[in-house]
Amino acid sequence: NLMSDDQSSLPRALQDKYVLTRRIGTGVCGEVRLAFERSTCTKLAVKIINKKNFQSEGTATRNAETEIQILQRVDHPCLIKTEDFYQTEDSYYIVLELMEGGELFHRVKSQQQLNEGVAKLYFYQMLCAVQYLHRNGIIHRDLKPENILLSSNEDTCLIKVTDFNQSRILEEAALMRTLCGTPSYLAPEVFTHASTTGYGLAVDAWSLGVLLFVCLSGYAPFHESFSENSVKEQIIRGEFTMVPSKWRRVSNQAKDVVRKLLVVDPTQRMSVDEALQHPWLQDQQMLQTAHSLMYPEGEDAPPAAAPSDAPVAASMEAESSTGERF
Ligand SMILES: NC(=O)c1ccc2nc(-c3ccc(Oc4cccc(O)c4)cc3)[nH]c2c1
Repeated sequence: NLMSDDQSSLPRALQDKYVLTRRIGTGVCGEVRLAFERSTCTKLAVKIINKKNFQSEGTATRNAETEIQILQRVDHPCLIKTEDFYQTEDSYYIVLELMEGGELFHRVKSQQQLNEGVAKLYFYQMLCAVQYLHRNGIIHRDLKPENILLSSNEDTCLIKVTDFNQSRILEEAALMRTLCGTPSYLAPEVFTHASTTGYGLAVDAWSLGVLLFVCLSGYAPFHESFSENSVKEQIIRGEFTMVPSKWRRVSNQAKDVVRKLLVVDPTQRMSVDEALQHPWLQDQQMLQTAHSLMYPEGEDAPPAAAPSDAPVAASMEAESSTGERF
């Protein structure tokens, strides 16, 4: 545990400012611990990313650097915020706000399934967070219940998307477009390296479909016990089952959102922008609640979204060119 030699392996500056205690989350890249800031006694989360524990060291460092770059530059009420950052030669330490409600995964598990109004409130916030990322050319690529955090133990609460360790910045997707052009003049490494990218924004829309399915029904759409096909084959075929007993009380509009996101062909899949326009989400009471959670006291709420997708990215692009937050 931390009281043994681990504590001594922590950067001095980190130890001077924070006390790290128990592990509260684990990810593929490392762990998350509960921490207390010595001066204020406020609770925080510290994510520790080991640079070495990956099959190919280069990947770990590059992913972590991308994650840290993204964490320090995004600014949205439904995206986790960094408070501080340290590194040693073998680990990164990212100090993050503590989301007292824990991970969505445990909330859904403990409640069997969420009631539809709560699932809609959470799903709307996830869509806002991912729309912000997509407008800033970021693909999350690892949206799952463990990476959706809740601000409190109340049903009506703010949610935040976390874990950008698998995220990619869109210029790599532009590389994919390059690969669709005439290859005549492209160097061989463009082809070999490309295999690590091959993602578009639509992958996040699919994952949001799986997340909504799990929130509404309490079970995963693709699971080895549902078919003799492997989970991978079920996904490739878009073969999911809505068990009647679990979906009986779910509205047809909610089911329609799930069905339009869990579409195998990414060009036919509903986008995040389109999902935000879906009838199921045109629920004024939910929107009012969500906006009061996201923008308390109405501070810096964005102007009502113009129906035409205004070139938001351009303006943000300009801002970010000065290295400011997006
Ligand atoms: N993967 C990540 O990038 C990441 C980043 C930040 C994270 N914070 C938690 C987390 C937070 C609170 C939890 O319950 C608690 C724990 C202590 C007190 C409390 O009130 C609630 C459980 C997990 N999990 C995280 C994962």
